[in-house]
Amino acid sequence: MKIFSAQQIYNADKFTIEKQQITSDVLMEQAATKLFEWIHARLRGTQVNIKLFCGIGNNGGDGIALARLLHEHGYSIQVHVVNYSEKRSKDFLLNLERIKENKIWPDFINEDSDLPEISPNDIVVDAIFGIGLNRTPDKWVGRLIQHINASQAFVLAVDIPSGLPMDRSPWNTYYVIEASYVLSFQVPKLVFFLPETGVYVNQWELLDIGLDAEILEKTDAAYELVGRQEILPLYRPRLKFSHKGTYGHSMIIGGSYGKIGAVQLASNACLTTGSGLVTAFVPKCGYQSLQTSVPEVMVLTDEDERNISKITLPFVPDVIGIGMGIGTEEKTAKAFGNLLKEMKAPMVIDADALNILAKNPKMLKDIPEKSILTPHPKELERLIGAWEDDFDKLEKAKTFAKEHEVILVIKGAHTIILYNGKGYVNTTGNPGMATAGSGDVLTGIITGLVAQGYEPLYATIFGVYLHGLAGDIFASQQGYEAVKASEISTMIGRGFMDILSPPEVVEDREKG
Ligand SMILES: NC(=O)C1=CN([C@@H]2O[C@H](COP(=O)(O)OP(=O)(O)OC[C@H]3O[C@@H](n4cnc5c(N)ncnc54)[C@H](OP(=O)(O)O)[C@@H]3O)[C@@H](O)[C@H]2O)[C@@H](O)CC1
Ligand SMILES: Nc1ncnc2c1ncn2[C@@H]1O[C@H](COP(=O)(O)OP(=O)(O)O)[C@@H](O)[C@H]1O
Ligand SMILES: [K+]
Repeated sequence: MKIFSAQQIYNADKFTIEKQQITSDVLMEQAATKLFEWIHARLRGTQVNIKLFCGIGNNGGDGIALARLLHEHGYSIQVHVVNYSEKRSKDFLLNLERIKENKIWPDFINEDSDLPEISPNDIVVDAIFGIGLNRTPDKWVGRLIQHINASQAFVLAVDIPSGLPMDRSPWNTYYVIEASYVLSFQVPKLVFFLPETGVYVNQWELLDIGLDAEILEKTDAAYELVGRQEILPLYRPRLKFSHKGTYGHSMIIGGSYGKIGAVQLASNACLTTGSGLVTAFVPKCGYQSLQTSVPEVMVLTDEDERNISKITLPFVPDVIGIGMGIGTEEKTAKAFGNLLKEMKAPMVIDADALNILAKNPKMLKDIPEKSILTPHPKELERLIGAWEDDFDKLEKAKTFAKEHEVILVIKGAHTIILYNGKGYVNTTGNPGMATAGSGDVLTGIITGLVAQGYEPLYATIFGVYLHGLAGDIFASQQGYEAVKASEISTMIGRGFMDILSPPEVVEDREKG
């Protein structure tokens, strides 16, 4: 599903109005009706105080129109207009007139007003700012936002939590609504998925307000949200008359004394993802444990006992996954550098292999085109340098990926894949996966998909989704704390089955 910028949303809005020959307030009424239906379906007339805080723009207009619909259906409401500017929007004013006609008298909050009391049992509707926020809220508006956050009431944000800008991190982190639930119009917003801004969005859901399908279709978005719908078409079925050679020979290179488990995790995940053959290349000290723990894996060893020092390949693998537990010894860096020069096919590069690249930037030019780099935030920083905020990070990372013609995977709660100027935002995974070795499993999964013939970008998008899904399935059975990297691998098969199962039995991923 496409993630639009604010400008693209305004364009879609305008296009819809022109094509469908409607006025803008009709769109606002559609939005308010969807908000009302969502609330009404859950409250079913329950008498609870609903306090609507409405700005003076179109987000405020949505809130005012919602207030009218709630009032018409017998709900107990109070409307507070947050009077932060003289420049009231046309549709805000229209809806303000309409509620007055319905004998609803809003309370106007100005700079010097006392703030209204909010009980923890109230429902707060946050319609102060929408996607039009373009500067820091005034101090007194910030105080109101803090007052709402401190109330412990359920806060339902309209479109986006007020105080969150669409294209940067907030100016003041205290001046942002901490939403219990966000009902967002038509398209997901990138800020919902970034670590600095996603924290204001507890749960979110999209409401279809009827923006025209044609404009949604023809707009090129810089980011795409990846759910099951995007994943299913990428799946490559296993063929009846196939054999192990059909599904590729993967090589997993890594490990050092005390860190052979990382190779075990990656190799095992690679096999479980369906790679036809897997050979691991480790220092001598890893031979026995690897042969015992994963019998399906073939093992080659370095001449060095404790570290990788010279990588000699007796055959040309279809794909190499490298870096887990490998360390950054000089001899290892040299061996990796030589391998980069030798290999033409894309590689999956992880962990210390990324740290070696960061220390030896000259090696970057030797990375085979369309290789997949899987840094966690610290490794990313070593590669691309420090960033100012999440948006700056994405821009720097995009530039890096383009310059070196690689697929860059920024791992996190919502892993983002960057390639050729475009971003793919993953929707699976959970905090249980913040545990040692889960990245090694991801490397194994992606390597296994490339081995089977998935095009590198698709292998990455599919692999990141499958990895998170496997973690979600395990966590749903055993809880977050019990997730271990090896347990994620045990659920890879269930993950495939979930992707392939009919849509009605899988979770709706247009919510988060
Ligand atoms: N297509 C859709 O999805 C539809 C969207 N709809 C709704 O419209 C919402 C967007 O509405 P919006 O453009 O009127 O902007 P909104 O966020 O209400 O802000 C109001 C104005 O405040 C100003 N301003 C900015 N920052 C400020 C600050 N710190 N302190 C003070 N003032 C500040 C700034 O104006 P400026 O002063 O810069 O000229 C801004 O324009 C959207 O989120 C959704 O809820 C639906 O109605 C129907 C279809
Ligand atoms: N809070 C979280 N929510 C979802 N996924 C997470 C979370 N924390 C970590 N992960 C996932 O777990 C993996 C961790 O990788 P990494 O940090 O490289 O671990 P390791 O180096 O221990 O193998 C990544 O795929 C990341 O996306
Ligand atoms: K809002």
